[in-house]
Amino acid sequence: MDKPLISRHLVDSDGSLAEAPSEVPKVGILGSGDFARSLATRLVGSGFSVVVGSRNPKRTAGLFPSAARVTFQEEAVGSPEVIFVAMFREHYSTLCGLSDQLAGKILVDVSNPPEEEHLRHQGSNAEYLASLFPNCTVVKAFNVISAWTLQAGPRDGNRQVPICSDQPEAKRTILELAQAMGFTPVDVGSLASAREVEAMPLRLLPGWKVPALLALGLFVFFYTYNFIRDVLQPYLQEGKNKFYQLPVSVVNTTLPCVAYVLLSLVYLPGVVAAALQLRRGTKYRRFPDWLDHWLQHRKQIGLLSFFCAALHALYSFCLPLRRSHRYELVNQAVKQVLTNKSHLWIEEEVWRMEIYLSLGVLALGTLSLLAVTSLPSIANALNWREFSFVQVKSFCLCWRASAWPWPCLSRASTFPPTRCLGFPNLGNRTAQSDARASPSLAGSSKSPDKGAAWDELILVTPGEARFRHV
Ligand SMILES: NC(=O)C1=CN([C@@H]2O[C@H](COP(=O)(O)OP(=O)(O)OC[C@H]3O[C@@H](n4cnc5c(N)ncnc54)[C@H](OP(=O)(O)O)[C@@H]3O)[C@@H](O)[C@H]2O)C=CC1
Ligand SMILES: [Cu+2]
Repeated sequence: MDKPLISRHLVDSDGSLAEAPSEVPKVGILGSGDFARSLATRLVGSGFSVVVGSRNPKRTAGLFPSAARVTFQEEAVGSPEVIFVAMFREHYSTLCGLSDQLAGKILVDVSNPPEEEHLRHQGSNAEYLASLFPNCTVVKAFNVISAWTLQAGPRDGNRQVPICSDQPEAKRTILELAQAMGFTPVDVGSLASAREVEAMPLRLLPGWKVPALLALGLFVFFYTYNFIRDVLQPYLQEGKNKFYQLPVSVVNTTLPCVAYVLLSLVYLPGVVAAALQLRRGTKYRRFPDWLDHWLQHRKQIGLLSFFCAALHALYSFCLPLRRSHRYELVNQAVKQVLTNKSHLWIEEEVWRMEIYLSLGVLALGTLSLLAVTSLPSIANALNWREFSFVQVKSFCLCWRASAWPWPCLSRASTFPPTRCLGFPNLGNRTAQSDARASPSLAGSSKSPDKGAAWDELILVTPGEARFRHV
């Protein structure tokens, strides 16, 4: 471990590979499964010498790239300083016979526990491995990378590799190795973090669960409400059969209700936070947890609101395609002929629909702008002034377009939420999460940072924003 495993020129892959390495760095792999094979392929491709330790090298050798040497476990662990343990936790103890040969080496734990195992065990797999081999240094790494990504190269998948270990020197070696393989290593601290790192691949869209459930709950609620009002009530009171409206019309009436309520749930926590700050007389105190979580979910809630609005637009386009709509048109025409009317034109209705459609398109357009600029890759490309300009200005435009008092295309509803939509600021950083990340930034609205822009925006209620720019 005295000399660095990876020579400098491999790490600084700027094309200056003229200087040949004096010695090709050697890496060992225990196990010959899917992960081991992909890892060997990647390591060989990155200029490492690979030796694989298998219980049955004859059977598995043909599956590895020819540049990798496949041999018995005892032989494989002899010379490399870094050894990947590409096996499952339950087989770690079968390696105990190799303790003496492994002493002083770096063991890289790449394992991912299945969910039930992760819940069952108190500690992490990496800590378990460290307890079995007290004379080795264990580093947790690469578990978030799939065998497929390893083989295909980091271009097509996730690049970040969280790495943790109690030994800084060993950790640095693996950080350099990950970088040499084309990944972006992230130092996540000591081996105590391994449990968290092992939980990462188990997560499924963590920030979206509550907002998605919320949207679903709202959808069910408004769908039931619209069904009772538009379908059930006419059936019970007048015997009219309108059940054909269930798949399109009722859904289309429901979507803007959901979008509108979600939209207000994006604004509401900002207003509550502002009120709380005013009441406390300071912005240097933590918000309660529920409010902080709510503030942090604004982006997801906003994007779901945008999704509902976009679906509403699509459904609205489909309304005239329905067979029921064609029958209605024909029936109306026949009625007109029978009553001897030749020209039907209600000026007010015509104007109402023209303006409604135009504003609907405008609102959806500005809404899309907000949604797009809230995406991290695009938000990062904007400076602070551009970010707040787009977010505040398009929000105001959108709000004005959406709050125009024309009823929705789905006309049937008089419930306020069925008016067309506006959209909020979608930034997802909060004063508090900024304060956590960097205490010096806490509450500062002078700092040229998008978080600070958010600080200001928290205090802009929809009403304020509307009047300021009217
Ligand atoms: N596959 C993937 O995409 C990913 C896998 N991982 C992790 O990598 C590790 C290996 O996964 P993977 O390669 O998919 O699994 P496999 O089942 O394909 O391979 C496991 C390997 O363990 C070796 N082994 C050693 N001792 C035993 C034993 N007593 N019983 C059975 N096998 C033994 C075997 O090699 P041999 O017979 O040659 O000794 C076998 O090939 C796991 O911990 C997994 O969580 C992490 C991220 C992604
Ligand atoms: Cu509408």
